[in-house]
Amino acid sequence: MADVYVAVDIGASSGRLMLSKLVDNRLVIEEVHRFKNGFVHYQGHDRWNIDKLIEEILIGLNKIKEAGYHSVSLGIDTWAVDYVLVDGKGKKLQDPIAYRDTRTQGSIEKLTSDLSKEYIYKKTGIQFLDFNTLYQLFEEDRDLLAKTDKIMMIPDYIGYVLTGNSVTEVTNASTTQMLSLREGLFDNHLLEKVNVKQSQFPKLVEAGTVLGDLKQKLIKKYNLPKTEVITVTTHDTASAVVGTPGIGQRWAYLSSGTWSLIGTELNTPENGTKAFKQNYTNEWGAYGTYRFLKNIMGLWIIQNIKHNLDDKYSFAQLAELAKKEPPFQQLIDVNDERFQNPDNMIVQIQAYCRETQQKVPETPGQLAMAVYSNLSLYYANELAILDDILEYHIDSLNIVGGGANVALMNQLTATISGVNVYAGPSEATAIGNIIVQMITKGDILNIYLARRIITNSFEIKEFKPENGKYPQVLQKYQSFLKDHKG
Ligand SMILES: Nc1ncnc2c1ncn2[C@@H]1O[C@H](COP(=O)(O)OP(=O)(O)O)[C@@H](O)[C@H]1O
Ligand SMILES: C[C@H](O)[C@H](O)[C@@H](O)C(=O)COP(=O)(O)O
Ligand SMILES: [Mg+2]
Repeated sequence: MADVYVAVDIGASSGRLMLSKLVDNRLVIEEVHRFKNGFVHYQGHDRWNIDKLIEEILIGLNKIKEAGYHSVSLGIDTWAVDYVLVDGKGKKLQDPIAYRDTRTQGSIEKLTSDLSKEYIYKKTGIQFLDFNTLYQLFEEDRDLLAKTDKIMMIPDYIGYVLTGNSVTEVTNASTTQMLSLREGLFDNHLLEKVNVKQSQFPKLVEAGTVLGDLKQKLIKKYNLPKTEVITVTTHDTASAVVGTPGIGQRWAYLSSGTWSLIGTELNTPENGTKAFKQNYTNEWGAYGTYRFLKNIMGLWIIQNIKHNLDDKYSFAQLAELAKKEPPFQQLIDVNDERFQNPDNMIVQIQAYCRETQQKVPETPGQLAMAVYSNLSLYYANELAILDDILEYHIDSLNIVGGGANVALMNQLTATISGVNVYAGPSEATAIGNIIVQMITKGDILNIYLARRIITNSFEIKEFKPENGKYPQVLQKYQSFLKDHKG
């Protein structure tokens, strides 16, 4: 029986260790350690310093031991698609390349020149993003692949370093766009396409599987608590969905962090023609569910603007400055690939507005409001698309992640979409990670009861549509997108 549960949640911009326990059937959560994350360009590619991330985890675990906890349960979740190549001695062959690296630009067209997108989508149900693992392996250094004993997804690799045991957890495995919906295995045809063998992946496991104990040598060297590692929903977005309160009859979620992931939870995949044409994905979720969602560029854009302004403003200050500006002064396709990894985001946004003969945002407040208001338009448009694909009306949107703190964006989204927005918890990813551990250990019976506990444990703000405000702006945006799809 663990004294306490610990979630390691590492997103693209930040990582954190959250400590949690159940007290009178409420979830109490405390941030123990937070650290920055981000890729750096070296040895020819944008890469993640994964050794540093593991060191941060050990620092966080030491803090937990110093706080008097001697036995913990631990779960690890991170961003998707990226992987570590490991040799026969269990050593990584290189620091992992980041999904925003330019090596996969144009790879979808190359790989699908003799393998149709329809075939791949029917098999996997996964959205076409050029950084999916399938295209990364297609472009991978052949010599390195030849030396590779195991291909480990990022969170699985971290679990391997901590315990010596390796698995491939299915929620993250599905983001590779190589996992067959029907067989529940990596599709042999797709593996052949990228010269990889089934045996090069550790065995596939469901979320909620016990991985093993933290290595004794690490416990001794860093003065750590006795730790049992559980393989949770290791794709952070899958954990975020578990940690979503799920308020509403037919609810959708928006995991609002570096990425915005908008969608709903299905019990069977939806990989029909409409979903294919709208590039919706069926990433695997917890407990046999599917995360029917779409990736939207998200607060990555704000993160870059903040950086371009030499980090003079906090995120909260940028949101405050935005509130002083009118919304919808310009229309921007936030998913235009020019925003995926530009040298300077402000320059890119201003160039976009000039090229589309629109008002150019100049001040930090104007830039932030341009992003927030166009994100809210994009979300509202996607909710309408979801209604059309699923053939029922989504009546509420649960916004979780750091973006849940942006009240003006929550309100604009409610008003433009016409659905109630429920914002919070901002740490839903870590909460979902913890929930899967607690269900595995029998402390919580199932996800339905867990979501009731979440609703009763955290502040969730409601934003109702302001009817009649900004009439026709969504329709204007929808025709703008048709004319300017980037
Ligand atoms: N108080 C705040 N006010 C405005 N924005 C915020 C606030 N807190 C977090 N954010 C937004 O949330 C984002 C981080 O969300 P988070 O879910 O932690 O991202 P990730 O998991 O991708 O690292 C930041 O980039 C920022 O835009
Ligand atoms: C590339 C994936 O779509 C990406 O990993 C996304 O699912 C994700 O990780 C979102 O998490 P953030 O916390 O980084 O926004
Ligand atoms: Mg996150």
